[in-house]
Order: sequence, then structure tokens, then C-alpha cells
Amino acid sequence: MTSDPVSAPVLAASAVRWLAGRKVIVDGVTVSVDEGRTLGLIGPNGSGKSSLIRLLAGLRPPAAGKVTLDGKPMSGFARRELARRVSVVEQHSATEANVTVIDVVRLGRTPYRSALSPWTQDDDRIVTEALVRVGLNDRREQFWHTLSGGERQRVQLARALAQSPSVLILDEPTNHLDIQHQIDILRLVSELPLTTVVAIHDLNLAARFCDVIAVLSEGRLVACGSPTDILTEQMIADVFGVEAHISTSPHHGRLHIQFLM
Ligand SMILES: Nc1ncnc2c1ncn2[C@@H]1O[C@H](COP(=O)(O)OP(=O)(O)OP(=O)(O)O)[C@@H](O)[C@H]1O
Repeated sequence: MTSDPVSAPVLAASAVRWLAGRKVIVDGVTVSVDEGRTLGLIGPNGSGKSSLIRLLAGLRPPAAGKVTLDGKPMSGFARRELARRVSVVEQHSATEANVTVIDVVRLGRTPYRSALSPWTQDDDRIVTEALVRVGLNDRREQFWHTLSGGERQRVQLARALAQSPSVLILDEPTNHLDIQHQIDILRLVSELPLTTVVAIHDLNLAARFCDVIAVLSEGRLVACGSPTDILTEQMIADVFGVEAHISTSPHHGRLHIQFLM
């Protein structure tokens, strides 16, 4: 008897736990994301989204449980190898003063360079492509400190794309963006052939652009599945404490959540 091979998820956290001092911040969370899919992390402020993101990105080890990339423990990857595979844009990415947009995006190529490998035309092409994708190629010479919050977020995304990752992890990538750029960036991210994890507050955008949604509350995973299975009026009342009406949009066929205030 033959059966289809079962493919392992690209990125998976299994019963991960993380503590700040003695306080449990991430409490036994199991989530995974398959190749090319977009996993959205939602949950109230302080529910542990950023903390889980740092574990999934390999930026810190879990106190218990494990994170795997292509089925291999994250802890087994060398720093440089991990940086070639996984790009992260955190909520407040620090960047030095007196650098230009293109300087920041070029940093994305760091994992591919060494003292013996000069900057190549390929590096230039990849950096330009990333700038074009986020709509900032004409700002490449502008100084970082003169950019708006939303422009900085788009530059950080371009830096992450220039890393040519297979996994992209984004912590609230749209929180400074106007509505057009929110939609543009999430559409771009969801259409890229990358495996993506995105922490996001806007439930309508999560419904529209994520394939799978994981809901966190007080550090625990309370639900995980397709947007239609997960985003229910009951879940929104239980987890966010807000009454909502959910319908299917006649325009794009995805869920439309209205908050009843
Ligand atoms: N290093 C730390 N030391 C102490 N407490 C921490 C630390 N990191 C996170 N926390 C706490 O853990 C909880 C979860 O924080 P986290 O930033 O992961 O939540 P979040 O869901 O991303 O929140 P938000 O939606 O507000 O960005 C918060 O109560 C936060 O204060």
C-alpha cells in the first residue's frame, strides 16, 4: 500500500514555555506553519505574541519544549545559517543614526558575506528588488532618522526580504502604516513564496491575509485553525471582551468583522 508522504511543517513550536523571572509568559504553546503558508498570531496586548515570535525566530531558547526548522531543532543551527533561512522584523528594530535607507537594506545581505567575499551585482539586484517591493526604491539615499514610522517599517521589511529567507517572521508589521500600505504590505507578504509568521492586531486583516490563525491569551494557545473556524463571535467575546458581528464579505469572500460598540 502506498501513501502520500507527510511533509513536516517548515517551522514548528512544540509545547514551548518561556518565563521572565518567575512569571510564565509563554505557556506550553504548540503551533506550526507549512511551507508557503502565512500563520497569523492574534491576542490581546500582553498575551505573549512578541515573546512567542522571539522563540519561533530562534532569538531566544525556550525554557521547555522545542522549536524546529525543517524538522531540525533550532538550537542546532549555526547563527549564520539561521540568518540565511529566517528573517525577523521585530516591533522596534533599532537602527543606528546617520545611515541611509539603502545602508539598512544592505544589512540583509550580511549572512551571505565574509571578509573574502566582496559585494556582488547579485547583492545589488536583491537589495534593489527588496526596495522596489516595499515601494521605497526612490528613497534609497534618504537618511533613516528622517523617515516616518511607516517608512521605517517598510525599510525593515525590505532589509528582511534582502536576507532572501525561506521563513519571514514579522511582529506587527502594519502598526504604523496607513490603510493602503497595510493592505499592500500584507498582500505582498501573503503572496511571497515564503513561510510567514505575523503577529497582527487587526482581525479583519488577519482574516483576509492569513491561512492559519493562532489565538493567544495570557501566554496560552486558546485556538488555532483557519480564519473561518477560529474567528467567531464567541472567541472574540471570550478573548478580547468585545461583542462582534461576523459576516462573509461579498467583495473579497473573506470574513468581515464588525465590532458592536
Ligand atoms: N523581558 C521581560 N521581562 C518581564 N516581563 C516581560 C518580558 N518580556 C515580556 N514580558 C511580559 O510578558 C507579557 C507578554 O508580552 P509580549 O510582548 O509577548 O505580549 P504581546 O502579546 O506581544 O503584547 P502587545 O500586543 O502589547 O505587543 C507582558 O505582560 C510583558 O510585560
